[in-house]
Amino acid sequence: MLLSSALCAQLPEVSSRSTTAGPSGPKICCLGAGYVGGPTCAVIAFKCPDVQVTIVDLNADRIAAWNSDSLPIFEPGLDEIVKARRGKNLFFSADVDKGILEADLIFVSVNTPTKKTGVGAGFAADLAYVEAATRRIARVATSSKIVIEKSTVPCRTAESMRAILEANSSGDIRFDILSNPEFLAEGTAISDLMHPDRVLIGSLQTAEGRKAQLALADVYAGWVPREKIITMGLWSSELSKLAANALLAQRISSVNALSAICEATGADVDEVAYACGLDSRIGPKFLKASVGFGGSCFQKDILNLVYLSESLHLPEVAEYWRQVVSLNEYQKLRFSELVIRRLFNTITHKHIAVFGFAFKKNTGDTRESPAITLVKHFIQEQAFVHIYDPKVEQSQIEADLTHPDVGTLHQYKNYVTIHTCPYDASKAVDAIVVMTEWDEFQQLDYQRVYKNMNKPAFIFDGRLILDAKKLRGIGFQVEVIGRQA
Ligand SMILES: NC(=O)C1=CN([C@@H]2O[C@H](COP(=O)(O)OP(=O)(O)OC[C@H]3O[C@@H](n4cnc5c(N)ncnc54)[C@H](O)[C@@H]3O)[C@@H](O)[C@H]2O)C=CC1
Ligand SMILES: O=C(O)[C@H]1O[C@H](OP(=O)(O)OP(=O)(O)OC[C@H]2O[C@@H](n3ccc(=O)[nH]c3=O)[C@H](O)[C@@H]2O)[C@H](O)[C@@H](O)[C@@H]1O
Repeated sequence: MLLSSALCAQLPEVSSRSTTAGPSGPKICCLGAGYVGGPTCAVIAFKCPDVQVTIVDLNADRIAAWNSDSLPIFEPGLDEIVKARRGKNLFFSADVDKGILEADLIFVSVNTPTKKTGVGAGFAADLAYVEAATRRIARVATSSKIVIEKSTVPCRTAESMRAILEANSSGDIRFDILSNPEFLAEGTAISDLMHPDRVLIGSLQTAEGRKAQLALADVYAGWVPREKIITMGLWSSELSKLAANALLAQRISSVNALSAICEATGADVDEVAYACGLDSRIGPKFLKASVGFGGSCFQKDILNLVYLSESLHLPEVAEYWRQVVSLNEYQKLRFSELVIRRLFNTITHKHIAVFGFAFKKNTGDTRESPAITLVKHFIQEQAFVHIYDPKVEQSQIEADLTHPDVGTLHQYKNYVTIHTCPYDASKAVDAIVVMTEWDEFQQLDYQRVYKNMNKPAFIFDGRLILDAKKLRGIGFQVEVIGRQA
């Protein structure tokens, strides 16, 4: 994948600032080499050649992939950034303790999934990884550290981290805790990190807290204008992250709710979103109706907010946010029922091509992808499903569809075929269902696709990316979210 011209323009400039003498600025360690820790710290290393950045992880295979030619995550522009700085001031290591020992600033960027069992199961964030990482810092550190909460966490998590660190610190070692939530979106992570709308740094409002805040702000100031680096209290910073994701997801559920009204009335959801988005108070972004939002965070973070509201005895508030997730489930179900209804009320033993398995374009990530839910429904109806996605590995699709919540290996083998070409995937199928808005789906030769499909040939556009008029001209039966057939 090539860097966009805007990103490319920055490569020589930064490289020329690098010195052969080695970094002389602060040392950073990041616990967690995932979708956030990897790109975020790679960009810090890229933009601040004086800072030594070491990204560590308990998962040695993931670290090996970061050190190889084939990075463990796909993100436009990431390859070039990593390859420009790796071995110079950017290091990936499975030696977590060494990373902690050497660092001045430590990012905690570990996973915070929804709890599966115990108190708060299904809603609360599982903070076991954050706590384990914090305890490890406390155990290993022999000098003072600034510990930065990068993971998305419930409000007041920093207080627990501080309690653990302080209880385990000795002598003159001190730990300062900062909250520095990440707002990058997958697929655009590098450009989001290069040009953030804002960088948020929360701290205790003490002299030491402000000093730590400034030390981190100085790192970001390597490329982010100072006026975009916002400082505030710890709890506001933690809550702002959950709030931002909840507000974004709420917009999608709102437009998806409108899409159902559009289908019933003859209005067109794209036109309605366009008209509303022109109001400067509403704005045009994040108003694209879809088959439902996916990704590892929206649902998890809203459920986290629901749990927080319930814990605070605010049931009406909890119910308000819960509705955003319920509507999303409804939208996914509505779409899969539409497919069944239009295919003459049965898809048993019919062949259906699923175009796209990632939760959005330009990523290979499938976490909470609506495609998983849809394929699960199709398998339950005993349809034969042919999946094509340009970036998701076959092993990932298999893992997602054989997860105990979704299906068995037996069902997977009987009903699912993975293809490496969209034309093969759509050969002799009754319907195509577009689940991810990959650009290439707009450029396919649909005459060729149509010729090879069973007739009548259906296309269900869950992303509103195809030219429905043109497809109808070819002979397809076309169904689009938020529009009447
Ligand atoms: N994925 C995204 O786009 C965004 C995620 N976030 C938040 O960032 C956090 C991390 O998310 P992802 O990077 O997507 O997760 P991830 O699952 O891709 O990566 C987390 C990594 O942390 C490692 N890890 C766990 N415990 C560790 C420990 N004690 N020491 C060292 N490594 C450890 C795991 O092995 C894993 O590789 C989550 O809280 C998430 O909500 C925030 C903004 C965007
Ligand atoms: O905390 C996080 O993990 C991140 O969550 C989202 O980022 P991400 O999930 O990577 O991707 P988005 O672009 O937000 O898309 C999320 C889902 O909503 C869907 N979506 C998005 C926008 C839209 O208008 N309509 C719509 O259906 C996407 O297709 C996708 O399934 C937020 O946009 C980031 O700011 C945040 O940092």
